[in-house]
Amino acid sequence: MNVHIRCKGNVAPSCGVNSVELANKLAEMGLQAGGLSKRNTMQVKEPRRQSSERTESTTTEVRPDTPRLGISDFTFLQVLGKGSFGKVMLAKLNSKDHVFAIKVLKKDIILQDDDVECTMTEKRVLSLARCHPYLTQLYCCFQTPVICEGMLLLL
Ligand SMILES: Nc1ncnc2c1ncn2[C@@H]1O[C@H](COP(=O)(O)OP(=O)(O)OP(=O)(O)O)[C@@H](O)[C@H]1O
Repeated sequence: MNVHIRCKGNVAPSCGVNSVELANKLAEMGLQAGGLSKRNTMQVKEPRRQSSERTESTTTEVRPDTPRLGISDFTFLQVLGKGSFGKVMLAKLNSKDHVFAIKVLKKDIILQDDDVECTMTEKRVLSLARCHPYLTQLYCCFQTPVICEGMLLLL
């Protein structure tokens, strides 16, 4: 279960899921809780590290022609919404006419709330969610040394 530390006390341990029913359904599908059968295994590429001091970015789909993106590659246009750790901003990629939603997470707030693991889990889930009908696609992540971590999401 992936919830903010401070919300844990308000959420049922199973998150409302009937674990017996879930185990039965998984068994019907040839799956086991905690693991996926071979036919459903997804391959996750390890993010590449960048030596740049300015920003560090990781793209979910690593292609040789994929440019490294950082905060200076975008023009921030407006706030789309606010979450527990920061804002989601509408931003335009300067080199193209594409706009994205960028989730800007404040590192100090994440550390203060002890939510690093929860944040990294959200990132991993979204990077696996390419073409999922109900989840936004994560294109890339980057961070600045001090200010923020940005998650580039499909708008
Ligand atoms: N891809 C997106 N496109 C447009 N607006 C978005 C997008 N992602 C988030 N938003 C807006 O930003 C708000 C905050 O999103 P965010 O993911 O930070 O927080 P949350 O999921 O609501 O809560 P939490 O911070 O607890 O995860 C959302 O409620 C929504 O209004």
